Amino acid sequence: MEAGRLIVLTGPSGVGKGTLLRQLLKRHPELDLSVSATTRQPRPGEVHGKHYYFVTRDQFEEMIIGGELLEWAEYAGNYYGTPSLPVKQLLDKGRSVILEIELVGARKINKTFPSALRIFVLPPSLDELEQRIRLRGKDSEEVIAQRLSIAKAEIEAADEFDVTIVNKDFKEALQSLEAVIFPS
Ligand SMILES: Nc1ncnc2c1ncn2[C@@H]1O[C@H](COP(=O)(O)OP(=O)(O)OP(=O)(O)O)[C@@H](O)[C@H]1O
Ligand SMILES: Nc1nc2c(ncn2[C@@H]2O[C@H](COP(=O)(O)O)[C@@H](O)[C@H]2O)c(=O)[nH]1
Repeated sequence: MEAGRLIVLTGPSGVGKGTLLRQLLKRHPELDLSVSATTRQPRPGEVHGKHYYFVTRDQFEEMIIGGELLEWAEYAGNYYGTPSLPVKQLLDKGRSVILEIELVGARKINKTFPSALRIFVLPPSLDELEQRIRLRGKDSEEVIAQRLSIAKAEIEAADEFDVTIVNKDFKEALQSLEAVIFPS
């Protein structure tokens, strides 16, 4: 059986990656989304094992030492990483797997999985990005400032990726994402 495809979706926090992916997965149940591990505190409504595996710093560091992560990064004061085993098992079964990850982790995947399809989602502007993070209403002022500062550097790296999609009009961005993953 042919191995499945690994797809990396990156872009600054608040650009709409998660919202785009939720819609994409509804339309394409043949795609799987990797569930990451993080040391961040759960937001209201987030479920362990569905949105993330919420772990302590000690547990995360054990995962690093044990070689259990395909990639990991420290982002805005917390660890985030992709557990290897489920991704490898799905790819071996011929499934396509999407990683929704930040820039440092995405760069690691560029090196370890050069055949991965790498997509960068851009905001229409930094002002719009800030508005989206604020309207989402999940982050403190301190966290918003941190995320916006990281976003500026991330956006500069967009050219490193195979495809860039500007998420201005949501429907259009979703169509572009679909067209990139399922070219006709
Ligand atoms: N095209 C769009 N126009 C306006 N608002 C949007 C658009 N796309 C997404 N949003 C809104 O922007 C907010 C942030 O989106 P989302 O949480 O999906 O971002 P994200 O990139 O996954 O962030 P993070 O990386 O922090 O998880 C949400 O409230 C979402 O509804
Ligand atoms: N390198 C990785 N980055 C990840 C992973 N899972 C999520 N993320 C990214 O972290 C930021 C912040 O996420 P949030 O849920 O706290 O808003 C965002 O850019 C995610 O895409 C991962 O496994 N590895």
